[in-house]
Amino acid sequence: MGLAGLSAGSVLYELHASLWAWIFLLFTAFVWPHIAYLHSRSSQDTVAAEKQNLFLDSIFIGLWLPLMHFSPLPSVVIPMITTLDKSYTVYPRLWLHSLLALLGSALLFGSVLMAPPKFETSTLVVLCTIPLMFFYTWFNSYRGARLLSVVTRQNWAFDQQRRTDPQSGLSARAHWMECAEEIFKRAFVSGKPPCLLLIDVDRFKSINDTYGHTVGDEVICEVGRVVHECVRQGDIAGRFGGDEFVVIVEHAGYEEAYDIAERIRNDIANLRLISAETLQVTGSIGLALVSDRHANLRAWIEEADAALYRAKHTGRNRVSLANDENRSLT
Ligand SMILES: Nc1nc2c(ncn2[C@@H]2O[C@H](COP(=O)(O)OP(=O)(O)OP(=O)(O)O)[C@@H](O)[C@H]2O)c(=O)[nH]1
Repeated sequence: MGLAGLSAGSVLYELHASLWAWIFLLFTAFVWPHIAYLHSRSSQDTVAAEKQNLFLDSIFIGLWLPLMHFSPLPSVVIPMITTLDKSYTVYPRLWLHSLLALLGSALLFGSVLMAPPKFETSTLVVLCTIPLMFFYTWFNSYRGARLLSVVTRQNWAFDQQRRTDPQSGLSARAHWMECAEEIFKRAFVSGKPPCLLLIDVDRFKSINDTYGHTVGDEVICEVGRVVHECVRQGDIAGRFGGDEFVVIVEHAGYEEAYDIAERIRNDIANLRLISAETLQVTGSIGLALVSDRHANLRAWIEEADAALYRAKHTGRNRVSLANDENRSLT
């Protein structure tokens, strides 16, 4: 339709609209991103600055709607994309504030421009909007999949951290307890009942006092390594806290568990530290086979602890068995 066919208001609008359209096109595409970037860079509080940028972004996008005569398809698609984008940020309810700002700026600017709404979408506009919808949907799926894989990896890393004692590399106490509870529950199901080894470094306090805490830490690492090397695959070895370590030997029987305990004791006694050549490390071990005397895991650990106590009080650097007169190995 030529200018002659339009009312004075429409002519004014068309002239304004095309002028504003060019101004906004250039501004939003080439100027605004740089302003937003500089704003964030120069701001002390970048998180707040980014929030302001995103909010302003919605206002600018709202200005586009009257310039498009509120054409239904882009007037729905563009605010929807803009709002969804804001909901993926760390700012709570920014999507809502942005949506309100976008609609407010669209209505305000529309009334200033006297933009007459046209509730129709031309084929050209539909064709131009389709790539936007396609790529946005594709990009969001891609972004979601990437985010999921990052979160999965991070969760796995956090879980590993929670499970592992950083100093010794063995299971951390809480994780070891979880595993031990499971083993205790099925202790009487399998043929050979599991054995518990409680290992404590002898006179560790005096190692710390004489050689310093760094050497003490090194001893913890080395004892952790020894325990790890001596147990079989599937045995549950953990650090109980301080200089105390704990192992559950499953499906082995008393004799084999005792051999493992002796190997650990022997290898600890043979430890040599480059940083403290004169240091002689030894460890005492209490060993308890699970039995129906134990009402729970705690009772089982207490029996191993009592055996450890005896090992300490009968000269240290030895394996002591829990009280059980039926055992042949005492
Ligand atoms: N360097 C170091 N010291 C620790 C760590 N955790 C606990 N300790 C210290 O280890 C010492 C533990 O001493 P105890 O087990 O009570 O006693 P002990 O000297 O080993 O004597 P016995 O067990 O009777 O042979 C305490 O002084 C703790 O401060 C650690 O991660 N690093």
